[in-house]
Amino acid sequence: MKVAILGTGYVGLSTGVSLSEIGHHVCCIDVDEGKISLLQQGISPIYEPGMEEFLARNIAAGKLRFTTSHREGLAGAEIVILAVGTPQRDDGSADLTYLEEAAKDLAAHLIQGTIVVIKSTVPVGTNDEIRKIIETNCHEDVSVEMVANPEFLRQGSALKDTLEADRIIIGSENQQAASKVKEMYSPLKVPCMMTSIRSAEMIKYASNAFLATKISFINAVANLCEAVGADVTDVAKGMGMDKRIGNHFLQAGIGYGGSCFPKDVKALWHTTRKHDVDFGVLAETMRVNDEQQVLLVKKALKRFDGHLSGKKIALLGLSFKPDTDDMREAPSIKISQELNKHGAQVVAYDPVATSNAKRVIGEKITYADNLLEAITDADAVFVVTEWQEIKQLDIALLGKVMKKVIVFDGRNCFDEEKIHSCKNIEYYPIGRPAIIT
Ligand SMILES: NC(=O)c1ccc[n+]([C@@H]2O[C@H](COP(=O)([O-])OP(=O)(O)OC[C@H]3O[C@@H](n4cnc5c(N)ncnc54)[C@H](O)[C@@H]3O)[C@@H](O)[C@H]2O)c1
Ligand SMILES: O=c1ccn([C@@H]2O[C@H](COP(=O)(O)OP(=O)(O)O[C@H]3O[C@H](CO)[C@@H](O)[C@H](O)[C@H]3O)[C@@H](O)[C@H]2O)c(=O)[nH]1
Repeated sequence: MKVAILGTGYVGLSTGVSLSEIGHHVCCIDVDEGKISLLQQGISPIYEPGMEEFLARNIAAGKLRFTTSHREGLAGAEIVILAVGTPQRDDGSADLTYLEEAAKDLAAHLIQGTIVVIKSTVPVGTNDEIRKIIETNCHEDVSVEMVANPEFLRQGSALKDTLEADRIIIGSENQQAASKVKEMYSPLKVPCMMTSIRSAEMIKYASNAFLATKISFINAVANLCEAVGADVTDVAKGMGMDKRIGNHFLQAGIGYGGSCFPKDVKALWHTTRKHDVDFGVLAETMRVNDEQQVLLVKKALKRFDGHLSGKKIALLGLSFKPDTDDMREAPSIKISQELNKHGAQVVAYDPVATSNAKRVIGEKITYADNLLEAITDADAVFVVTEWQEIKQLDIALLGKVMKKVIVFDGRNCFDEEKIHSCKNIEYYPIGRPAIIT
């Protein structure tokens, strides 16, 4: 099939690569000339393990192309996928400006029979609104068939998640259009669920909000574990052994971040307000998360008797999770701000996100070139992102380069047995008893 994709962010790019990998002819279109120029050379503008090998293979096979020209990219496409960003407005609602622009861009080139698929995360009712925009702007002989097809990939494992998805949701009121989209995905051998457009739009928000709530729930349990002397990792393991609960997304830490959970929970909350539906659980999910993001600072303030002024704090990890350079809503942003407020001297290290972090956090903190530089002479270490390199940090090394080894582990990523075997360590994990040797 000939497929065109508008947007080459995580979703557009992963979808484009995956669809070409299974034999379709894909053209990805973006308004960002810099991104397209890199992609045409096989260079991925995002950090995603494995992406460049997939790009090289499919570009060389002539199945994957990139362009800034909507006319060129849309020519002959049987299916057009919209995968542009839907960021958050100040009031928490989803900003659909990019999607509306993309709809106008494609309307001018639409021919009869083309199926328009919205893969971006959009509030219920958006497919109907976009259909109207396209119909207003396309040739009068052309009718539009919409399919809502939300995406569930995670950054850092985007390609695996698209190629080996748990499910594909296909929402349409038009049987033929839905079947064609199902056929496009058929080589993946992933279960497809056919539903209405509105239910498909809702499935995406409900899924993200549920996962975010699961994280806030376990974080609240973690805080209670600290108060009563239980260990949240054992509690989560014991809970997860019940198949009805499941063992995923029960890792306590410093809250969820990223380009999706924070904005999508807020957007769903906004929808509940708009329709006057009581959904207090969402408000609590967001409140717990806000508190959790500054938990390490609170713990450090307690340990240093309320004084962090002049203390050197090593922030290990800056991206919102490992295997991505994405800094959107990363807990490191709030942690840096709080530490700055208390006069601490922050030195941060991240294996790949430093240049993005400089743009987001700025020069209020210092950026180390390597782990050793960050921890040397530090008064305390904050583990913020559980990169492999950080998880493998030799605890004994800390004793050699730090004034006194004080670690606040926001991701519970160090082996407690090893910590017990070292002398003069103060180790403060999340939801587990502190270890002081
Ligand atoms: N990032 C994720 O992990 C993820 C996962 C599932 C769903 N989503 C959702 O998918 C959507 C896209 O997310 P993303 O992270 O890939 O976005 P992104 O912001 O990283 O990328 C969007 C791209 O669209 C391009 N664009 C904007 N207007 C355009 C136009 N008129 N024509 C062509 N290109 C245009 C931008 O230049 C940009 O490169 C969002 O709705 C998001 O919520 C994201
Ligand atoms: O047990 C857990 C699991 C995750 N997190 C945090 O939650 C955030 C999000 O993690 P993850 O879900 O792995 O990353 P995303 O790439 O943001 O993916 C989410 O958001 C995407 C965009 O909508 C969806 O497509 C995915 O299904 C959904 O998992 C990160 O800050 C993680 O550190 C935890 O604190 N504890």
